[in-house]
Amino acid sequence: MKVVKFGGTSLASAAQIKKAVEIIQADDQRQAVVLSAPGKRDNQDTKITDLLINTHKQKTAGEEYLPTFEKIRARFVELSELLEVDVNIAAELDVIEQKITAGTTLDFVESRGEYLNSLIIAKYLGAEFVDAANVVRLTIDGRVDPESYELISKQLGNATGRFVVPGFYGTGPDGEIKTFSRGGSDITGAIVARGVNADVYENWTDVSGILQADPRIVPAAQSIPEITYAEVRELASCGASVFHEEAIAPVRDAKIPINIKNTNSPADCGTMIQPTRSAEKMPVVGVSGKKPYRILNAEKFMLNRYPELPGQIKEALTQQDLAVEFDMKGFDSFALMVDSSSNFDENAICKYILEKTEVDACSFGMTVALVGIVGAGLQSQTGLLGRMLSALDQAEIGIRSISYGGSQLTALLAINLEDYENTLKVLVAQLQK
Ligand SMILES: Nc1ncnc2c1ncn2[C@@H]1O[C@H](COP(=O)(O)OP(=O)(O)O)[C@@H](O)[C@H]1O
Ligand SMILES: N[C@@H](CC(=O)OP(=O)(O)O)C(=O)O
Repeated sequence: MKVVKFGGTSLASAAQIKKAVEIIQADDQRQAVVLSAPGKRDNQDTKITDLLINTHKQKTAGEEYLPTFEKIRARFVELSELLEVDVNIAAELDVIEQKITAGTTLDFVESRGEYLNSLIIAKYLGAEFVDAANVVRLTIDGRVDPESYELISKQLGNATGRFVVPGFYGTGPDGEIKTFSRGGSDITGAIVARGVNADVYENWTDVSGILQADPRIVPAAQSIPEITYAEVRELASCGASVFHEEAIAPVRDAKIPINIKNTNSPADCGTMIQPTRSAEKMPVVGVSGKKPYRILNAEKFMLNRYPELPGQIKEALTQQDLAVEFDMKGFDSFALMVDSSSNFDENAICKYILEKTEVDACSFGMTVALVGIVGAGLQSQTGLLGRMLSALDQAEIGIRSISYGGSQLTALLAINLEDYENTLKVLVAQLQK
């Protein structure tokens, strides 16, 4: 059996849905179908999931929320009409509206895009609709509960017909609807693939695989033909958003390959994600990045006598809702990269750290972007990283710090914020040489 997951980009309009359905019907093995909510039809458009989140936000803030809900209603009514399916979508939408008015949870509201889209498309396909609430379980902190694999295996492992499971949500420990983090339909696809022990997990999107870099920043980036689970994890955690970083674990353990494919160009091979690959021909697979980060410098005389100190500071930052990406240790000082995508009062944070930990001094330095160069051959091929760094040097891009991390698969660079895009372009040009 093959599991196929279609993302919101592939299901944004009736025309896109028809393309997805054609792909599903072209192969009888494409039996398990996992679907996202309709995404953006063009750059000006809003994803259904974002409209649902806004509706809930407006309702909670005591603002007018029905006009936003009407936009959602209009899109689903139009979809069901254009696809000519016999689903009482108006009644489904009325129930959701009543629940929103009664003050239901954000998780319930934001999950309804996947639910409604799957109801409509299952009908269009003539497939069974399987509510994710019955087969997908999440832990209290929104992660995969392995019980899901058994539920899916029991209920769907021997299915003979085609079935559709909405992505992104399941049931939490309290029996209520709970969602994964954004982009979480990739995780549902992986759980279903693991549960039915799929031959392959096909993940259909709007690009022909994982590219060497984000194509919105580096239009020249090419598709990566083969990549390992570990390399995808590294690329995703450094910022590549094409495949959710938590969607690897369920399939990796069962060694199920993932094929990232393009709904708009189905004949392209896309990217095959698998347990191993030969790194000789392509030592580095790609680059990805995140921004902005502030460098937090902390000092402690004889730091090696206080091994618990970096952990204590990370804990203090977490208490203040700040995420730490990575750290670098010196002899009497160390630095942490702190996510600064939302504003914070740096003096108050430093004061808090000085109170809660034993550091001698603490201050915030410059704002940087982090760029990961990822590949299994990065460290084994002599001179490779040196050539990439020297290309950056020639482009007058200064490197603020560099670290290999623990995995040996990634070199993580901190660079000036304004050099971010150029850095990705220069590195991809090097990969293509
Ligand atoms: N390294 C990368 N390779 C491919 N796509 C990437 C990469 N980094 C970012 N992207 C972006 O990810 C988008 C696909 O992800 P997403 O919008 O979540 O798709 P879907 O709705 O199909 O799940 C692409 O259109 C592309 O702009
Ligand atoms: N619709 C949800 C879940 C998801 O996975 O969507 P997509 O497959 O379009 O990234 C979101 O927008 O986060």
